[in-house]
Amino acid sequence: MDREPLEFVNVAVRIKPLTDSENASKCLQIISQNPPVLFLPERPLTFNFDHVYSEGATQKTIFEQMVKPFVKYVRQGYNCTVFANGQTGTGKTYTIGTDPYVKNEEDFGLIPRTLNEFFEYRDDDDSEVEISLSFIEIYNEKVFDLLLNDKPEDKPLQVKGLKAQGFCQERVYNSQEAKHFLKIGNKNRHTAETKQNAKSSRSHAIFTIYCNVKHKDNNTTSAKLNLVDLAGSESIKKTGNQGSTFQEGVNINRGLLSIGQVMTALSTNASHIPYRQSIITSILKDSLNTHNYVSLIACVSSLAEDSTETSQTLEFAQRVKKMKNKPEVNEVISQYRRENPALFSQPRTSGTPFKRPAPVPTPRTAKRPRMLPLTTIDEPSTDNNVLLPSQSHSSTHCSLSSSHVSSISNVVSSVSNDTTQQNLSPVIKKYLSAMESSLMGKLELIIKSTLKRPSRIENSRRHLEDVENTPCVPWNKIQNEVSKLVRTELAQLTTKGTRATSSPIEEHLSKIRKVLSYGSPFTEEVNSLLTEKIGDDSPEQLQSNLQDENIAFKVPDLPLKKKKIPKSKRTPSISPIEIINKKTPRRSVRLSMNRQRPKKKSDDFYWDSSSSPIIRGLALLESTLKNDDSLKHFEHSRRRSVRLKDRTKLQKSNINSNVRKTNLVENLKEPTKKMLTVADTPAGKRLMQKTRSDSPCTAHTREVLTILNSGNVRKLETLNTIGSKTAQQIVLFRSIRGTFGRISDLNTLPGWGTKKFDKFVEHNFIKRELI
Ligand SMILES: Nc1ncnc2c1ncn2[C@@H]1O[C@H](COP(=O)(O)OP(=O)(O)OP(=O)(O)O)[C@@H](O)[C@H]1O
Repeated sequence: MDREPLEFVNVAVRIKPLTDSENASKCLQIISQNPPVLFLPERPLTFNFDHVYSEGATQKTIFEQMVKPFVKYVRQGYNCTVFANGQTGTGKTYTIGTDPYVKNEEDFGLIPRTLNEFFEYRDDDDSEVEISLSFIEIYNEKVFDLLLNDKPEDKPLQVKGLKAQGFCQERVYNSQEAKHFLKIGNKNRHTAETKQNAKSSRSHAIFTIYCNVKHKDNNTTSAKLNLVDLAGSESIKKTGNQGSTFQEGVNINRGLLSIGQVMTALSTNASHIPYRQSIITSILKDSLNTHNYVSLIACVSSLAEDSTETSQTLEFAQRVKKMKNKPEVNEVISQYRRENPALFSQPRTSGTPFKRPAPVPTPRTAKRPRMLPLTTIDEPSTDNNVLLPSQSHSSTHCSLSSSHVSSISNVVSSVSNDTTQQNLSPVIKKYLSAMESSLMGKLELIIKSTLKRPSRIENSRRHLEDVENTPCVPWNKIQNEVSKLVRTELAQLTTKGTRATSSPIEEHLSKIRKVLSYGSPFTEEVNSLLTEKIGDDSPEQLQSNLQDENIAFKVPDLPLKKKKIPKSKRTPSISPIEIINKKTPRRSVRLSMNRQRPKKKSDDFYWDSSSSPIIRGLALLESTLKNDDSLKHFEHSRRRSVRLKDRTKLQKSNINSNVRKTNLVENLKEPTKKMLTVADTPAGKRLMQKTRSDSPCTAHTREVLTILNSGNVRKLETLNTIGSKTAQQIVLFRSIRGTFGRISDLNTLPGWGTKKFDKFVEHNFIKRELI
């Protein structure tokens, strides 16, 4: 039977079972099974992967879903790599199965199962197969051959260029023989007891199965399957390691950091991939690239106390998922080719006998909805391998019906995949996605706050218990709240309309409005979806409906679209964002912000029809930007510098000039920041509440400290004077030394003299008394 083809990049999360002694409070929930979406309530963040394996998942299931198809691909000539990464003690070694002394057959890890599969696999074409193995480890930035019988630690291997030299490659003829070598290698591995794992691997181990296949048509392919057990990331504060284990920890974290950087570069199609930063990345260069099949199993702990490490592992996994691989077959010179070299100096034609093996079936193409920013719990899982929402949390959450969630996520995902957006500049696209995040983020906050009220909880509980298919959240109330919010914010905007071009933010907004007024950036699919939700009233109808309202939207003078769209599919022909002052009603229509449409069904997802999401998004975003204290602070200083640099000249300059770009990007960062800031976490909210009573300067300083303590590399880079290297240094420093008590603790970073620190303070507008 043919197995389901794997995607080029497969990412799974495996949650380690808790032991009896461990505290049962959990930091992870599965909010959806299909697609698998994990939710980390503390952050709060959602993650979308190919598989999420709960505590009860078996080794067999993981092997079948994540590795078994690779055996076929390797025999066809594709390189494949399976990684396990994660915090120390979360089950990487157990999953990869480098330990051959496991007694229960069901506990056998991926390596022994893969070896069995290699020797049991039967091709249709009776090809000749030659299998050999190597087993190496990278310990303290040195490479050791684990298959040497004498003590390998005496003889680290030489690494020339990006390749380790002179390790054994043992030919094996059956799985028993192969497992014998696995035993030898495992015996030679560096392990040590730490606070978090009695037998912690202190190295990255790479078990490689090489497979040379001579196909019936005389072609020879040669490929390999790497099974990599990465050393566990560890917080030295938690492990309490000292002396040599401390140094090991530092090297482990450095190796993992460089793998993370390689993955980031690969997922962003960077021109330079930093393979040379550490030994592990240089050795895995031919596996960590976009020409291989890659499976990553991110092992995590669901313990609340491990939430920081868990979120780091999940973020890493998310980066890997963004890699866009195109596996290539490794063709070796076939017999025919060797015998007829002249033929191969000419371009290949269809009649040439040197053929590529049949392409591997294209992996699943179904679009997976993007991460949902909503705190939802879907129907209970029917799959035993998937973690069910913890009972302890279910009381504090209500669910939207899945139709609601999918409606929102459809809109969001369609918008993000919108092909017409490809015509917009990257900056505008970024703006649109920021706007979308802002809209969804705000909606999420409203939903959460709605759910927090006791009556709503009671209400939703009752719904949960009573009615299976009806929405558990009083959606109409949420809708009203959204509507109210939008109304007030738009009203504010209108009253401030006369000052619409006075700040750089507003300038950008008006530019974007102008771009968008040339046509909706949404696909037809989204347009029809929106039409379905909003209705397709003509502007005139809307105008007559909405005479009494104070907000006016300009109908663009330009035709919305060149392409003709069937009337049924058209969105209201109102420029979604051209908000003008009421006193200059140039072909304007007014929109009611509280116009209610009759509901067809009680459980229908129903947008407030007051305006298109883009209007609401922009309005929300704009008001978010206006209300953001820290932004005001930045804006103030920016304005000052703009004045100094001759503002009029700047305004006339091209939008692509560096200064404008910087301003724009800074502005654009803010809404994304809104989505991701710690301000959205429970701890962050408490902090923000406290902050609100502080002066803006204190609040700003706190915000900077929070970013320093919990921001990832990208987040840290939003601080002035912090580049990518420094950001990585801070992350590493934090994982070793813990968080910063005060901003002045930055002084203790290696290489940070007073001068650099002063520059940081000055450029981030931090008051000296507050550091
Ligand atoms: N899914 C699981 N089922 C049963 N036992 C598990 C599971 N995951 C881990 N364990 C057990 O937890 C312990 C730690 O696991 P393991 O050594 O594989 O962690 P690790 O992530 O490799 O740690 P390190 O990075 O420190 O080497 C082992 O005793 C292992 O048997």
